[in-house]
Order: sequence, then structure tokens, then C-alpha cells
Amino acid sequence: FQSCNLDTGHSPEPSWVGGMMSGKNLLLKVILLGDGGVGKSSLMNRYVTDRFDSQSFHTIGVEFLNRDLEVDGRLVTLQIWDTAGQERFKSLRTPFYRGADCCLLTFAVNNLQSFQNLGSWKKEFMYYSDVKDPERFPFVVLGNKIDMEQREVGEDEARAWCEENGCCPYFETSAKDDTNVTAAFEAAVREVLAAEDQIDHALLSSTIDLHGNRKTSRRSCC
Ligand SMILES: Nc1nc2c(ncn2[C@@H]2O[C@H](COP(=O)(O)OP(=O)(O)OP(=O)(O)O)[C@@H](O)[C@H]2O)c(=O)[nH]1
Ligand SMILES: [Mg+2]
Repeated sequence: FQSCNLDTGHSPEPSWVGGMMSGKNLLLKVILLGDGGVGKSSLMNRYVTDRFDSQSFHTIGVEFLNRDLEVDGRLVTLQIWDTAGQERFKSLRTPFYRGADCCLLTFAVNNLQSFQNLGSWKKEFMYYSDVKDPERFPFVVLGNKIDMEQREVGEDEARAWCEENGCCPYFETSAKDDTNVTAAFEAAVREVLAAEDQIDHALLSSTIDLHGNRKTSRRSCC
């Protein structure tokens, strides 16, 4: 895998929808957002290096790791951008939202506040990412630390939030026990590919509709 630690600099131009090509692979940028300490870095490290550190440091700025995978017969390089969740690092993380293909909104199931903050994270992402079609932008929600005994957020409550906010897939994960981590990142890829297929379909519809009645199958997401 490749890695990079970036505290300053410019993000690449937006690639959504559908990412860019990296060799034979489609390069997709996904970004992890959520409160400090919910386990964003741990999820990324579990997925890319299959390691877990019970005493990790808070992230400063952003870091990314790449992992190649195959989803439904397509070769993809997933570029996972891990951001600093602490409020004091806001100005270091927001410049990197542009160009994301999917946003993983993360909370910890044993931390109610982190769940209640999901809406602000979504808002912050929408504000700084400047996505072209906000209604169709793919999100995935992750409820992490399900290995912890004391839960403050129930699965039903989390699923209800996803529905109210427009149907994003929800995964209950544990970076520690490696529960659902691969499934969550693969779901992110599928969300992007599905959005891309919809755009292709919409473009095709508008090309063949001589009356100019462009039919787009709208899909709202959270
Ligand atoms: N029990 C348990 N602990 C976890 C899990 N994921 C992360 N942790 C622990 O929670 C703490 C914070 O994890 P990080 O991955 O650093 O959290 P973060 O979201 O990256 O935090 P910031 O970088 O400050 O935004 C660390 O001590 C991790 O070991 C998990 O699934 N289960
Ligand atoms: Mg971190």
C-alpha cells in the first residue's frame, strides 16, 4: 500500500462521480469523518494493514492509505483519507474534502455525542467538498466499537437516522475485532459505482431523448 501524511497543500480536483483511472484501476477517494476518538484511524489501519493499536494517537491534519480491491469484477484502488476529528484541527482537514467520491460518517456506539454530531459532520462535508450533485452524493454511516459493552446508541436508532437522512447504508463495526470493516469499505465502493451507473444511465437517456425531457432517476441519499 501507499501512504501519505499531509498537513498542508492542495487537494486534487474533484473526481466525483466515478473517480479517476490509476493504471488499470479506478481510483476512488473515500473520506472518513467523525468526532475525535471514534476510531477512524483504527478502521483505516485495520482495513489496509490488518493491525489494531489500542493506544493510537489523535490524528493531526489528514493521512491517507491506498488499498487495491476487486468489487463486482471491477479493479479499484481505494484511497482512504483519514481526517482529524478534533475541533481544533478543522482548518487542517476541510481543504481535503474536495474530490471525495464517498464520505464515511463515523461515530462510536458507546458515545452518544459522537452520534448526535453526525449531522454536523455531514453539513461540514457538504460545505467544504463543493460536490456537484448533493442529493445523489454517496454516504455510508459506520457505528464503530461494537465490541464495547456499554452502548449509548442502539442499532435501530442509528438505522432510523440513516433513513431520515436519506437511505445511506449503515454498518456496525469493530476495528478492534475486525467486524464488518471490509464490508463497510466495499459498500462505499459499491455506492460510488452505483452512483456512476446512474449518471451513465441519465446521460444515455438525455442523449436519446430528442424532446429534451431528460429523465434522471433521482436517488436521494443522506
Ligand atoms: N474497543 C475498541 N476500541 C477502539 C475501536 N476502534 C478504535 N478504538 C480505540 O479508540 C481510540 C481512538 O481511536 P482512533 O482510531 O485514534 O480514533 P480517531 O477517530 O482516529 O480519532 P482522531 O484522530 O482524534 O479523529 C484508540 O485508543 C483506539 O484503540 C474499536 O472498534 N473497539
Ligand atoms: Mg485518527
